[in-house]
Amino acid sequence: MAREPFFAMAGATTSMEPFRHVVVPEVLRPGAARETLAWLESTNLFARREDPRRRYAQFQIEAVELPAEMPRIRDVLGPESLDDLRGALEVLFGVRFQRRCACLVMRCLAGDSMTIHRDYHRRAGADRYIPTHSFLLYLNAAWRPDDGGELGLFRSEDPADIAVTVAPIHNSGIGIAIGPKSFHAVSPIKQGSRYCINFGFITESDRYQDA
Ligand SMILES: O=C(O)CCC(=O)C(=O)O
Ligand SMILES: [Fe+2]
Repeated sequence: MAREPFFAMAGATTSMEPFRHVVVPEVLRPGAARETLAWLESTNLFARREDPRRRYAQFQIEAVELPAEMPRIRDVLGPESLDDLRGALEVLFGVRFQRRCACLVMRCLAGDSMTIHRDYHRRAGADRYIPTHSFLLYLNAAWRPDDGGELGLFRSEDPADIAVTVAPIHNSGIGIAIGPKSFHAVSPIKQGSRYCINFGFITESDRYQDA
């Protein structure tokens, strides 16, 4: 019998406004989303970054031991499952990706935010992993509009140029084609916690899709 992927990637819509992105209302199967969130709520792996422009705590999945007492997490975030995610994103973006994926887990608490940035860097001679596409998975079962922490997509570096607002609704996600125009930011978190897993992929050609 065929394996059913943990990444359901259901109901996706693509948009070019203000830059290429894909909104996915249901990313994981519900049980997998619940269990992954339970892990993030119970782990002590998070470490704070000291960057006033991007305030949050984080850890890199490749750098930690996935929890032995939660064996499903190893499957949900394991190589086969990430292949499923990559395949789904290849279809949605219409590009091919290299197999490697960098997974950064982020937690924002009250007062945290990210100012407008692009994640766009020169590729030539890069000595670190610089994704051309990011897929952000939100895990926040208790999120309410009053809690803040919305992702904004902007037409420029000017906060007044906001084009799209994305609520970090539990088990939804957004894929972003990074490029010269991929301005985005996270509005301040007012209360509660906001979990996001950032999956970074690089095109097979090692080029940005919209450069
Ligand atoms: O958490 C988010 O919604 C955005 C994260 C982000 O922009 C980043 O990690 O570069
Ligand atoms: Fe970003």
